[in-house]
Amino acid sequence: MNRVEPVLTPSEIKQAEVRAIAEGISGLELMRRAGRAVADWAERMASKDAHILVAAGPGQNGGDGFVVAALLAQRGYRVSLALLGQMDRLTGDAAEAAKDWAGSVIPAEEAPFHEADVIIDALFGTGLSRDLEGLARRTVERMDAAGKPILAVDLPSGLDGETGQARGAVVRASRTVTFGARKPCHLLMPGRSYCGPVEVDDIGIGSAVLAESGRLFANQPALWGGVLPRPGLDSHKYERGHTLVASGGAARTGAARLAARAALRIGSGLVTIASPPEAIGVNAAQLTAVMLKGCDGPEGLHAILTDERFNSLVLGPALGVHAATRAMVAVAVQARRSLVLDADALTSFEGFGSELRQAFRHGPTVLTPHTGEFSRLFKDHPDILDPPSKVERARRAAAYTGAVVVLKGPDTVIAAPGGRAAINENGTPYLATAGSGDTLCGVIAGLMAQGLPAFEAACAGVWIHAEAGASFGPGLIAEDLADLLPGVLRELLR
Ligand SMILES: NC(=O)C1=CN([C@@H]2O[C@H](COP(=O)(O)OP(=O)(O)OC[C@H]3O[C@@H](n4cnc5c(N)ncnc54)[C@H](O)[C@@H]3O)[C@@H](O)[C@H]2O)[C@@H](O)CC1
Ligand SMILES: Nc1ncnc2c1ncn2[C@@H]1O[C@H](COP(=O)(O)OP(=O)(O)O)[C@@H](O)[C@H]1O
Ligand SMILES: [K+]
Repeated sequence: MNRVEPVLTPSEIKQAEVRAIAEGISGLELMRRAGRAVADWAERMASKDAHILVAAGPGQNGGDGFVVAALLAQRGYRVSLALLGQMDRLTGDAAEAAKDWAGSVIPAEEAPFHEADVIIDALFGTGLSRDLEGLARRTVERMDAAGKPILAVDLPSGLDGETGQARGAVVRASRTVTFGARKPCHLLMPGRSYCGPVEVDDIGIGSAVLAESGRLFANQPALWGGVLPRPGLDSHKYERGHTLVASGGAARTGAARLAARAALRIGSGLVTIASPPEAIGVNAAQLTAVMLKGCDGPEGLHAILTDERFNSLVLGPALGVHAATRAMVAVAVQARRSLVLDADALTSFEGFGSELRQAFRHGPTVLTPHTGEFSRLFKDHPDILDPPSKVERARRAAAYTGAVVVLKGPDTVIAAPGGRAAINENGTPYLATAGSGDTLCGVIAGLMAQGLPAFEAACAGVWIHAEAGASFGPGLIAEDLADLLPGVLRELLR
């Protein structure tokens, strides 16, 4: 994909529809287009003699279901339709669309899910507003338990469109057809795991979608590929930046070397490890292109940073959880270099949450917590930890600290203090391996060393790191990652 892909929340997509309607298309026409898109996909899932069962809900998602049922019947399929709710309670475009359906309407409690070859799930879409209970919940559970291929209309019923969380029960779809743009639930976990492949049909609201977008994106090369560093013919190494990575003590040096090697591979012109005196021997024995400098705590770091050429720093991996680590962070912040803080540099601030308020607003800073580090860091901030949406949690943390926040996991969210955010989806569970996060720090810092702004560096770094991991797959260890970066870069820079 070479266009930036906006991701719209349920309320944003509603606004986009309103905008499209104001521009001249009727709501009913949008629903008919949505239904047609789903019917086209259903045809790819069903043989000509298939029995297709449409489960329609009480709102406009159900309206789409009526359109699908009528179209598939017209196209010669054996179609039945079960309705959760009453025909005479349907409203708006759904009430109109239901008139297209001439067949009988089965009450949801009698829906013959086991007899269907393909099920169209049109129970609930973006309008799900509370946990499923009673008949609604039982219907979702029965549909799911039937073990038939399910094509979800807009999103699998029971998923919260904004958060990707299941609300009581949720359908596991074989495929999902959504309209205008993907919603957060299609990318965030666990939602993504319920959707199957997600198809986006424009239904004629593309320009309205773009007008409503601007805050949340799928993390793809289109978002940052244009600013990826490309050395010029006459570039010299100092123009490509100098990354400094702080090492832990003699028994904890590996994390820094992983980050350093990744920074070098991603293109930082020079990379130096700042090592405690007692660990210099261990580090020296294992470094070649990466350089080494002695660094005794915060004072040592301060002294090194008098050399302005160190323009990007990694602090945290295996640095130790203590006051000296906090002091090193303070030195780095004062020095106003690009900064990536991870692991121990984050955990050292546990319980010092208020110190972090806008602490990083002066320079480009990226925080890369996994869920555990995030919870520890903001343990006294329910306003940051409590929102059910991972995007919102990351955004609030970014606004609070003034840093770009990379909230890691299978659905890593990158958020900037101003609210811009992206969700990553090209990873692999094989990245869940010791040292993988250290490598990510190095990639991001190495990109910032080459001049990328913090948000773009974080987004690009997360994607490239994930792509490298996915390209290797089973058996991946963190040592592999840096050497997989050139292959990913080569493709990106082609
Ligand atoms: N013209 C339109 O209105 C269009 C609507 N579209 C479809 O409309 C959907 C959104 O429609 P709605 O906003 O009506 O929302 P939904 O149809 O997703 O759900 C709302 C309905 O479900 C009920 N409900 C919500 N939570 C419930 C719960 N926990 N238990 C039981 N009932 C519950 C509500 O009372 C309401 O009747 C989209 O997902 C999309 O599929 C698309 O076809 C595009 C055009
Ligand atoms: N199931 C998963 N799918 C995709 N990526 C994952 C998964 N689990 C972890 N990752 C990624 O692996 C990396 C792990 O980082 P982290 O937890 O800091 O590991 P470590 O501290 O061992 O270096 C992060 O980039 C994270 O997004
Ligand atoms: K649905």
